[in-house]
Amino acid sequence: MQDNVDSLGGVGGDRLDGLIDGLVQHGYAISPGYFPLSLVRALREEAQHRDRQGEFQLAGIGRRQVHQKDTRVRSDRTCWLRGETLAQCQLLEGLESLRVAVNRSLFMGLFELESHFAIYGPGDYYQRHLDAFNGNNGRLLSVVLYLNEGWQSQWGGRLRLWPEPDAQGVASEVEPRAGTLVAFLSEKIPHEVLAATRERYSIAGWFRCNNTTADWLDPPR
Ligand SMILES: O=C(O)CCC(=O)C(=O)O
Ligand SMILES: [Fe+2]
Repeated sequence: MQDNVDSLGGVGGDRLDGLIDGLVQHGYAISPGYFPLSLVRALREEAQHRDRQGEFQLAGIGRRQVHQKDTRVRSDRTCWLRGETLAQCQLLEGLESLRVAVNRSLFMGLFELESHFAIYGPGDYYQRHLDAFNGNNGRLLSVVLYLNEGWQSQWGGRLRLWPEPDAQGVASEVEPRAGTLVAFLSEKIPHEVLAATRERYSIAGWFRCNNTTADWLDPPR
């Protein structure tokens, strides 16, 4: 299996343009080296530290619904980002630039970001799913940043992407290598996390629209 087969992102100042082109053409974009290794390393160390402190929880499915802990669908564990550390702030700043650029180019109306660290232990997976359907949770654009230095292909753990909701044929597979950022349309691109033989660290985030109205407050997590 090829690694990051259709890598759509560029480097340096072209990163954002490459990402936006990918979203327009395919509904997803894969950008290796999007964030510098020093930042990625700090984020992974933070995740490991928080995990040792017991801050991770078995991931739930669905937002503000009955919080199912259904290991048949996913078996990773997660910890929400709240901008508490310098590394988180630097990441959130980078993602804010992405939000502004995407809104400017694509008029997506991305309003706010919710994001968490995720750890998939050996054998953990997340079955094929969409991050949003019928606007159920306001998620418009999903982003995933991988934190795994020295990742080897044979360890598995790839993210598999399909081109549209009912598609049978896989569009792309991405190895979870440190610094790679994947972005995709939350309602359009089904995806799956394949099991790995090593611990797999990532940060997943979702840009949401503004769902707050006069009679319904809808804050981020
Ligand atoms: O870690 C990944 O590659 C994707 C995670 C994911 O699909 C999710 O958390 O919704
Ligand atoms: Fe997902």
